[in-house]
Amino acid sequence: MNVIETRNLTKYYRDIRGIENLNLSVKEGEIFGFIGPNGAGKSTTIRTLLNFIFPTSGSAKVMGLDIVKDNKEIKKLIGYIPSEVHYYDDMKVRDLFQYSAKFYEQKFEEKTKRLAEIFEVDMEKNISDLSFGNKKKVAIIQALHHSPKLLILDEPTSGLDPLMQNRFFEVLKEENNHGTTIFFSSHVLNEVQKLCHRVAIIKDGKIIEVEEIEKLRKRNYKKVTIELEKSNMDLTIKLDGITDFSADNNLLKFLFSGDVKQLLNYIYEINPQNFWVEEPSLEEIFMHYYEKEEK
Ligand SMILES: Nc1ncnc2c1ncn2[C@@H]1O[C@H](COP(=O)(O)OP(=O)(O)OP(=O)(O)O)[C@@H](O)[C@H]1O
Repeated sequence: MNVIETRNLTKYYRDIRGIENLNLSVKEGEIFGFIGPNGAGKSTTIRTLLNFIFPTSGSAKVMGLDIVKDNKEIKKLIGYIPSEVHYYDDMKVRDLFQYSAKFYEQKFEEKTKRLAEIFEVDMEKNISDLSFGNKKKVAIIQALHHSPKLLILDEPTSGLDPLMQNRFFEVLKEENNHGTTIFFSSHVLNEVQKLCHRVAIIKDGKIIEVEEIEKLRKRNYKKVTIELEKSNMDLTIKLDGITDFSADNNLLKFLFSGDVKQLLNYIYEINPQNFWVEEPSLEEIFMHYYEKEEK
């Protein structure tokens, strides 16, 4: 079953493009990364799914329910972390959790307490006294405390220090092991690759790629660095399968996805002082996609 399914979902803010003909399917039980640069349309997608804004055209279902007609029911079934957290400041953290508990039928005091311990949130503090990161942690606890079937997370790690990011990922893995589907937006691919099963790449309001993380990793790109004896900027490269070429003094760098025998011949011919062939990070492959798309 698809937990999220969008059909040509489109949102224009007057004449400004938010998202355009977005088709996205997130399967039950998966951790799905939604990646793209600033302004690509990630928050627009999420805010449309949650019915904070209305689609211009197209439609979408969350857990089989229509995002516009059935939005009240959907909100009870999901947990959501906004990219920017705003609270009424004049309230203790404990009171906020008690207030939000009223929206649900089940009790979850134990889980709230456990999450507050994991994230080191002092429930006796006033929200106005919390730092940005600590407010974010309060939002994380609010999204998780009722053990929702689906988590929709909009840049959830911004503001968290590395230790808390790790704890957060551990908690997400645990939730996922208990069957929770997770939809997770970020502009940092390296971050989601640790966690996600599949990833969609969004750019200029359109999905340009949906791929399993493992497959993306195995796309067979090599990151090649060649050190020449002296700078040779006139060097022309007669080799198929090269992208992202750069020459800096005596260092040549490129991504390579062609025939490795030709690569070896080429390296031999240019008589290098040294060379390195490495696995690129997903971040590097991802940048390559973007450049390819821009041409
Ligand atoms: N309220 C709004 N009014 C007008 N234009 C908007 C509004 N919100 C978003 N946009 C525009 O829609 C496009 C998509 O923005 P969106 O916030 O969805 O991107 P994003 O991928 O979440 O970016 P970021 O990583 O910066 O949060 C951008 O061009 C943005 O300027």
